[in-house]
Amino acid sequence: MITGVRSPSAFPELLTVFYRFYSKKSSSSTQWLNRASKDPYTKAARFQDYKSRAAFKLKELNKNHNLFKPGYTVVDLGFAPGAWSQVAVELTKPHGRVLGVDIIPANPPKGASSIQANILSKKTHTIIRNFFIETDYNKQNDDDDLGKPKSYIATELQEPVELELEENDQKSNNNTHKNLPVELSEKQQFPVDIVISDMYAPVLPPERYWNNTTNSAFHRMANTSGLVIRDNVASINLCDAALILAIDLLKPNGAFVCKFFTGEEDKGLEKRLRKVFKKVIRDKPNACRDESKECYFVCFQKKKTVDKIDVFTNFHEVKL
Ligand SMILES: C[S@@+](CC[C@H](N)C(=O)[O-])C[C@H]1O[C@@H](n2cnc3c(N)ncnc32)[C@H](O)[C@@H]1O
Repeated sequence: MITGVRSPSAFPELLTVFYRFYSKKSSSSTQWLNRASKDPYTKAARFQDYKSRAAFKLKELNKNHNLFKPGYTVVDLGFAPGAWSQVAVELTKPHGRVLGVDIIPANPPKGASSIQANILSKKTHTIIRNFFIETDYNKQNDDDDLGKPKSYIATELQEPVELELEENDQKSNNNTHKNLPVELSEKQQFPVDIVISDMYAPVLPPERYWNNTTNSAFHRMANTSGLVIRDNVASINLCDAALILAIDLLKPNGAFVCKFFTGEEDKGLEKRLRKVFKKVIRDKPNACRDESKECYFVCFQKKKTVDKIDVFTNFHEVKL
């Protein structure tokens, strides 16, 4: 006898179970599904094989501000699921280099490398710098491995070490690779042409939905809280961490893009950005949802000398 096949009479029963399950879903998730199914950017992303509709935000920012050039080195912070990295790979061909960093596990898209790590940890900044030194070193030494995208998992992922501002921390890199040079050339110190950040603070799902698999980690975690103050402060903290990385790794004249959620704290961030870049513009691409508080700072022409301590003098100006 064949088991596992249900008699036809069982189907109405199954339909009832499905109906009950879906009718119990919160109206907000049903609204989200309805909205996503009608959204032209979601449809276009599916059609053009982008990992998400976010691809169109970066494409629009690039169209408005001419950010990318072939051969550029890009750091994409909060890259998962990978739409921005896909666009960055396209726009920096040939010879471009794209490194995605995210706190959640995700495979980098074709042509990009990735590191799973928390950008709020100083160790992550060192790992990112070492990634570039190492790949440059391999290039000089004709290592066959070069050019092949890689994925790393930072081991201290769960322990963010506070980003401290040391005057000379560019020199204290703690390079661990035995073959790497101790003294860095200027090109090695500032290897990046553009840092892009689409990060927002992940909110853990309620405990009953938690599971430890790596499947769909992005969909489990990437949500804003909906609380304006929390989202604004959390996003500004992430932008500041991205800005510290940009100060440390961006070439003079390099560019920086970061997502933030509008609110009280973004004026302070804008002031800090103006200390680092000659030109700072706010932009909200059409692909952002009208009702969303998300917005982007697009910054150009990193100044040649930047005093990090001065930039962050009012770092802790968060008022709650
Ligand atoms: C809106 S998603 C990015 C979407 C991406 N730009 C794309 O095109 O697919 C925001 C990402 O930021 C990541 N993120 C949030 N906080 C982070 C942190 N402290 N360090 C690294 N990544 C972080 C989240 O895990 C999430 O994947």
